Amino acid sequence: MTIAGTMLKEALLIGVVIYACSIFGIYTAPPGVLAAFWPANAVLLGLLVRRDHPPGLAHWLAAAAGYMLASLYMDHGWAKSVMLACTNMLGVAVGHILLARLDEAHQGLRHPRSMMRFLLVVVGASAAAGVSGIFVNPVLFGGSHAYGFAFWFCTELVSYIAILPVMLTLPDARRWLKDHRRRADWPQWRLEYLAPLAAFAGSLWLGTQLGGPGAIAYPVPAMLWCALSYSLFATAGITLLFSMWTLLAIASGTLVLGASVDSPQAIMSLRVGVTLTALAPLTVASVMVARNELLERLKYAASHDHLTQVLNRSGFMLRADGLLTTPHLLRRPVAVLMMDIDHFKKVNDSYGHAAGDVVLKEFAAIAQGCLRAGDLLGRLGGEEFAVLLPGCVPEDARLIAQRICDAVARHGMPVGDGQLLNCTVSIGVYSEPQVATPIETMLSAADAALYRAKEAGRNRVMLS
Ligand SMILES: Nc1nc2c(ncn2[C@@H]2O[C@H](COP(=O)(O)OP(=O)(O)OP(=O)(O)O)[C@@H](O)[C@H]2O)c(=O)[nH]1
Repeated sequence: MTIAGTMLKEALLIGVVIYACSIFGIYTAPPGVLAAFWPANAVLLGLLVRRDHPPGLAHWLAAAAGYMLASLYMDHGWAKSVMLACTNMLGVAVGHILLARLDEAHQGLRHPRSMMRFLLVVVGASAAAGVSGIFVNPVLFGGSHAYGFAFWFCTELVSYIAILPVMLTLPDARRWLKDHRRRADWPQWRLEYLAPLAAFAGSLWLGTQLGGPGAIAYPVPAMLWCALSYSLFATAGITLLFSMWTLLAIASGTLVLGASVDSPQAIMSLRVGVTLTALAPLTVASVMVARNELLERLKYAASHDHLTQVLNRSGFMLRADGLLTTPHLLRRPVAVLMMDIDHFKKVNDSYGHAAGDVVLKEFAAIAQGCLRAGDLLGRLGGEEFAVLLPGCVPEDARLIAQRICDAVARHGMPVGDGQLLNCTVSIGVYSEPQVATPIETMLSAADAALYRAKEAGRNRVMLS
């Protein structure tokens, strides 16, 4: 599809979504007053920020059309519809300017301080809508300027805090499916993973049974547990559920606070208070994401060779040990290869250490290209590499080793100044009909075969 076609499709989608959200908001409003829950602006801001490129005029026009059509459909008249649409768009535009200034990690709420920045953004966006409310409220609803600001500000703040985190952390569907299809632990999903969610539901129910002003905060510990256990997106969904449920349960009398919440000030204070409560679990979830990403990076750095990006010695040994004790591999054949680039010292001496590094990287890439997805390749040190071939019969192991040997000999290694150097590799192979020996012993046997390959003139495969 052309760029213009994609833009048009996106703009159309935005228009339809904003129309639907506006109709929903209008239907939840008591007659003659402004909607108390208005999801359209938070949804629009989320949609615009999640795009890869800044929104164009078509996106803004489509959103404006969505607001206008919904308002006209509800018989608001042209003047009122234009004023309301302008107020909505102003808040979203300010929110977009502020949110676009944050880096990607903060936009995705994946940094310990993200929620603080998020709060500043939504306060800014809500204040912009509030300023518009100062002018619009007396004209449309006959209320005061101050009430216009306060009402618009609070309504916007509540919906931004409740909805926007869900929009910002919504996983990319294609990437999510790819990750979860690959995940080895997917079938081991257990019932106890539901415990934090059950505690959350239980605490909501307990609140309805015990009542009183403190009942609002009963779900906080369960939400913190959810934040420590689930993804950021799931936590955002749970906090949205909490805000919606609490406000609806109070309005319908299911949750009895025991204090009168009937003045406009008290209602606004309650709505803002409930939504602000959700910031604590969201902050914990953001800290968890940052911590988990850091742990992943550290784990990768500790188990991989920084030059070739294949496993380092300890990473290889650990993964090999794990593989060799996997129940379904226990009765299957296994093979290991020990590989050593021939006369590598000469490469360093003749072309320099940097050229030697390039040869190591190229070699690792060639070897990796000759292996299957389940095989392990590691750099044990210097110019010495090892491969573990689970489920591989001796003849196949020899063929794979020969394939690597031939591929290396064929490949011209770029060693600078446009020069291509033909390197060779010697490989020792050790195989077992079924897993019986520890990885260290298998590597020693393959190493002995490698030594014989070097002795026999290099650039060859030798079986142990
Ligand atoms: N460029 C570069 N060289 C390295 C690295 N690690 C080890 N070396 C070099 O690798 C060379 C290994 O040389 P030797 O063990 O003597 O073996 P060789 O020259 O390959 O000879 P044979 O193995 O007998 O064919 C040494 O010169 C090390 O300095 C590295 O990370 N980068």
